[in-house]
Amino acid sequence: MLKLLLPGLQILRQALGRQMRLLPVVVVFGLIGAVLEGTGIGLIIPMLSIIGGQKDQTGLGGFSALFQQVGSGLDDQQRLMAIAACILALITLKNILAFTNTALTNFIYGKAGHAIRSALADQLLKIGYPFFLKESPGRLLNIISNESWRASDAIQTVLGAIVNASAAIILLTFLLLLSWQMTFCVTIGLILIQIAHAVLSSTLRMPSRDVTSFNNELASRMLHLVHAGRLIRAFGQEAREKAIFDGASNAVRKASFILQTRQGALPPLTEVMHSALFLAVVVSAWAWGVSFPIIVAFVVLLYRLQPHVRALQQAWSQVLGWSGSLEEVRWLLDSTGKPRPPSGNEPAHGLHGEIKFDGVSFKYPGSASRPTVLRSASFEIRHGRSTAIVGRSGAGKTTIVNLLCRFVEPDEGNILIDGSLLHRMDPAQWRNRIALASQDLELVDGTILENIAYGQSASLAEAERAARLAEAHEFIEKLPDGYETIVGYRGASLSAGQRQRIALARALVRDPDILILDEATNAMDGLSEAAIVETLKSRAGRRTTIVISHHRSTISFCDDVVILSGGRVRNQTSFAAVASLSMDQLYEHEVLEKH
Ligand SMILES: Nc1ncnc2c1ncn2[C@@H]1O[C@H](COP(=O)(O)OP(=O)(O)OP(=O)(O)O)[C@@H](O)[C@H]1O
Repeated sequence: MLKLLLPGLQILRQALGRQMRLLPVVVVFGLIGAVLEGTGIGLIIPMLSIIGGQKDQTGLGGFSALFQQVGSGLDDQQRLMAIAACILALITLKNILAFTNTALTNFIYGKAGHAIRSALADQLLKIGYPFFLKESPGRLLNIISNESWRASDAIQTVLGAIVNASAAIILLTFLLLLSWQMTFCVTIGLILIQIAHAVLSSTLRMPSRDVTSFNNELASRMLHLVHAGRLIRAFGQEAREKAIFDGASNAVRKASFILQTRQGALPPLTEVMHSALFLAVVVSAWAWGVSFPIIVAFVVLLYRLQPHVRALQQAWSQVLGWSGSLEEVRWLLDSTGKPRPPSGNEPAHGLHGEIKFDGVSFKYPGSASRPTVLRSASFEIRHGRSTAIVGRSGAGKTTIVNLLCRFVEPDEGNILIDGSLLHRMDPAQWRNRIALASQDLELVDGTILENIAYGQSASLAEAERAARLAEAHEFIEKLPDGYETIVGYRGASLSAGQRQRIALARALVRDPDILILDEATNAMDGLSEAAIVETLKSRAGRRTTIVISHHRSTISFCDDVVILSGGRVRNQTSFAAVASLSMDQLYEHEVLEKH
């Protein structure tokens, strides 16, 4: 039984933490409720004896005789009334306990659901960035939005199963006390039914996994429809996309139908088996000459036991039906084999001398045949200067930024900050020294002010100052709500150039030691860009700037240039030495120089 509920219990333990101490309360309430129920049913024995005029108590021994003595000093009418009142009181008390248990399990269920979602969010925030480079966003979305709810439902089912198991144990004990022979037969029958149920339930695992995997695919298609709305319309792909989406949705429907049909077949089958057992016990009891009140009490107890046993079996098949969901949630929560976040506890004091890439090689995680993106790259970025990193598309420029921000770590070689190893530094402290404005860093769905002050406690005045430096203040002021304008999902209500200016203001408001601009101004008009270049020049000597761009004008203010080609650093020189060259000449220049 425990093995059956194991997936749910494991997640329950993980999700609940300190709330686990409430579980014994649920069990105790369940047990007391069942004792009350069993006692109430036991009181039927003297009740029926009075109604049937059986003053003679022969044949009733042990436990049954105990019930027969209830109110024995009273006359029949008073006794009948007293027993009826007792039964009603017991039923009332039992139902109060049942309600309390329902409230308690709902509370635990809510806490568990919240704890699972919170643990998933925590894991997504803590996990090493390379994880996001290889995992499908659709799968992750499906786990958070779909499977986590099923995992919470499984937990509720497990809680219900605990209550039902407690009740079943107590009711079986009452049965045992009434007649061990009949209880023996019932237990054998229940075990046989359970075996049949377990065999049938085991066929649920595969369809459950199918449902989960088709749900992952469907979530990916949903994400695609949301993100690629413009692309789909621009290329007239509505019909094709609709067909693909419908295919994914239909696959979920089919897999769910198979799972639900198999699950749905189990309760009727077990009901038939339970009824057969029930009737067999009644007929056998009559054949063994068991007294009428005991048969009635036994049958009522058995009748009350059935829903608990059936609920337990249903819990079994439900948890198995959710096994795919539980596996997905467990997979995401389990840190084994997943990229670890960057570590290190040496303080990051900022940059005073130079950043040195020393023989750095790097491949993105994925298949073994993935290409090497950086090969023994060695170069320096000096404090207080502006360094351009240039190279053809795919040369590895953004990868250098990823390494510098410790989103990924070198496979070989070292990055040194003023001679200290970057990978030993506290990553949070180090990132605090950096501000990144990149074409890939989206805006958050909030106001312009919230976007500029993101991660900072910047005042409106500070945000305005940064916006002026980023050439954004003028257009923001013209918006009806100014700095309070909502930018929409990923800044959808702004132009690409406006988004870039806000992203630049967000980086500048931190007044970072190291400012990294990765294609951060490529959507801006020439005048805005020229003004921003002037802003960046004013940081010279005080702060370090790294600029990645394919535009000659953007890197025109730089002091140094690092030229990349095919993942190798082919040249590092002062910008003055190559100032007369166009970008294409710059790329070719280094290749020619090498030959
Ligand atoms: N997440 C990733 N997984 C696998 N390979 C990647 C990933 N990101 C980049 N690459 C590969 O790494 C190489 C370098 O990419 P990178 O983004 O650093 O180039 P880049 O010089 O910045 O190019 P661009 O000028 O086009 O932005 C490319 O060949 C690219 O295909």
